Amino acid sequence: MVETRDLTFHFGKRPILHNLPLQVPAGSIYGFLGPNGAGKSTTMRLLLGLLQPTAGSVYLFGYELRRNRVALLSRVGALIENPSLYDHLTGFENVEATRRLRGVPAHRTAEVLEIVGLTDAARRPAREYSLGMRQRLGLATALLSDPALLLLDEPTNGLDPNGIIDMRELLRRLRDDHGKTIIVSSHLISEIEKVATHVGVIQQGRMVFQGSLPDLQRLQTGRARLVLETDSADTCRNLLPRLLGAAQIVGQGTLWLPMLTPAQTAEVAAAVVGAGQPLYGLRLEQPSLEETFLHLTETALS
Ligand SMILES: Nc1ncnc2c1ncn2[C@@H]1O[C@H](COP(=O)(O)OP(=O)(O)OP(=O)(O)O)[C@@H](O)[C@H]1O
Repeated sequence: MVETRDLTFHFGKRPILHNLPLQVPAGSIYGFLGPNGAGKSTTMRLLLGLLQPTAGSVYLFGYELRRNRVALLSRVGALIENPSLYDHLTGFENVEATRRLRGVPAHRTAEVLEIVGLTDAARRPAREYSLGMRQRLGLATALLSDPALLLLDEPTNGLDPNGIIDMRELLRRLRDDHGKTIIVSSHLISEIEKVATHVGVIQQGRMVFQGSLPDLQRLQTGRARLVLETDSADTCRNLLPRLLGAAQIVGQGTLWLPMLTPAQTAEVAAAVVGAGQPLYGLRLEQPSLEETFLHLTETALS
């Protein structure tokens, strides 16, 4: 649905994006993740033709954006910053104003307000809307022409937990009930992991991970470790160089070992006790998705 080939962008002489290979399958919710300043907004602007690539190209629906700009962008809806609303107008009037400008059929206004869950609030002035409602109103406007693809840049930024949940539910419905493909950026994996089907992680303008959510979870499982608690991690490791030589000391009495088979785990337990050292605990620990994400972005930095 969206593909970029060697997408590169410089602001003046400053390189911002390096050979970005975005692959967004049709029907996916693609979580586009990266810390602040990684280049997410710049990528979104390139996908929308608001910036021109320094090198490389953008393909939407299988066609190159540069050659088919108007036709392709007519099938894309976007929310790339806080929506600019007329505060003195109602929610309905705000959507209606854009609908007329774009020449979209009149029945769409009520439909898009219904989709984003603002039917009941539609007669209230926008100045009374919470930030979450304002975002949803912006999204309603983006949905007017029934685009197949939605680009949402940090739509949950600044929202309270309820607002985040509402937005997540809305994204899920847009995909499941309305068949949209959605690219949604965030700097927090926790806001994305419950809803994304695919994930791309960028760091300093480079893609450091791209794949399905299960791919990311497998990466997380691969980083599972065995945590051994004793009195002196140092002594234990010195006494058992064959078994614990590769272990990482992470505290006075704590060692991390790579994942072992059950038989190897039992061998470690017996050896520690056999060497006269106390064994307070031996447990498997799975790093959180958050930790895996941080690891990805930190690895890319070093
Ligand atoms: N108009 C501009 N002129 C020069 N540099 C810019 C401009 N806009 C953004 N940048 C730089 O480009 C880099 C990427 O910015 P971008 O806004 O794409 O990141 P981001 O991942 O969206 O982060 P954030 O979540 O903070 O918006 C940053 O280093 C930023 O300073």
